[in-house]
Amino acid sequence: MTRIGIIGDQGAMGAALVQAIEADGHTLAGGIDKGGDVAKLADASDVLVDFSSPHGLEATLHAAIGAGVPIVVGTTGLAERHHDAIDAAARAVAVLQTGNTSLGVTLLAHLVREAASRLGPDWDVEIVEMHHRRKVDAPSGTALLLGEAAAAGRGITLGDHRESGRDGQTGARSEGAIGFAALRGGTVTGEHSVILAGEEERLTLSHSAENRSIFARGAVKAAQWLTGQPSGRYTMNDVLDL
Ligand SMILES: NC(=O)C1=CN([C@@H]2O[C@H](COP(=O)(O)OP(=O)(O)OC[C@H]3O[C@@H](n4cnc5c(N)ncnc54)[C@H](OP(=O)(O)O)[C@@H]3O)[C@@H](O)[C@H]2O)C=CC1
Ligand SMILES: O=C(O)C1=N[C@H](C(=O)O)C[C@H](O)C1
Repeated sequence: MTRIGIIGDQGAMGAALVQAIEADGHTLAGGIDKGGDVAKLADASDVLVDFSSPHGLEATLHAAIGAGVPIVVGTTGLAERHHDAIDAAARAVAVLQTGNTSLGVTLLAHLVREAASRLGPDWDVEIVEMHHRRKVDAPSGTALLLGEAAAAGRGITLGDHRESGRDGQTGARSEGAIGFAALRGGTVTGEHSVILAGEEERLTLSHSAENRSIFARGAVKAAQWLTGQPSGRYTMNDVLDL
């Protein structure tokens, strides 16, 4: 039985995680929200799972290192400095960071990489996502993960080819761009489509999340897997062996 500590336990994902931890026969070590004592939680846990906000991430990673416990980072909206902090933490403990812990999206990323690679640069890649009205970051972590997969298939860097938030006189589409469009509204759990648009044909690869339990189950599986791993930075590919 793994003792799992939740960062962001009062949130939507926090509630789904509590259920998934119990359903999988693990122990809830405790949970904190904004202002909670993350060092105390880390000391009481075998592994931490963070679905909160990027603002507290550095302090959370610091606590994980201090307690010597691994951590799953599911929080999205991460900036470069957060990824740098994750890389630094991964030198001391096992850290798994992903924009989506579901099995379906992890497999979708493989399909996107393969499609982008085989179809080649003449096929334009556009990624469309929709989420509930409360979501605070865009593009979603999943959309960025899928964009990274397309870029890897093309042998390019997403950072150099990312095009988001088109509005007004944008000019023609940049050659080789990977485009992002984010829709927000209602209670949508998470919809992602990767459109590969070629001459007179289009291929669309999509994933629909019906509820948050898919993310929670994946996160709990990742947390359990992570407790046996040496320090390093991991992804869901490592957990699911895809
Ligand atoms: N990787 C994945 O598979 C998935 C990732 N996510 C990501 O997880 C995150 C949370 O999503 P969701 O549960 O829907 O969001 P919610 O807003 O419902 O929950 C977030 C919770 O975290 C709390 N919180 C904010 N800052 C901190 C902090 N510094 N320390 C501890 N707790 C904090 C919030 O408290 P307060 O309300 O007081 O601010 C809130 O209770 C988002 O970044 C989302 O994109 C979501 C689903 C799947
Ligand atoms: O905020 C959410 O709700 C979700 N966030 C993740 C993301 O940014 O991709 C995963 C999922 O789509 C739900």
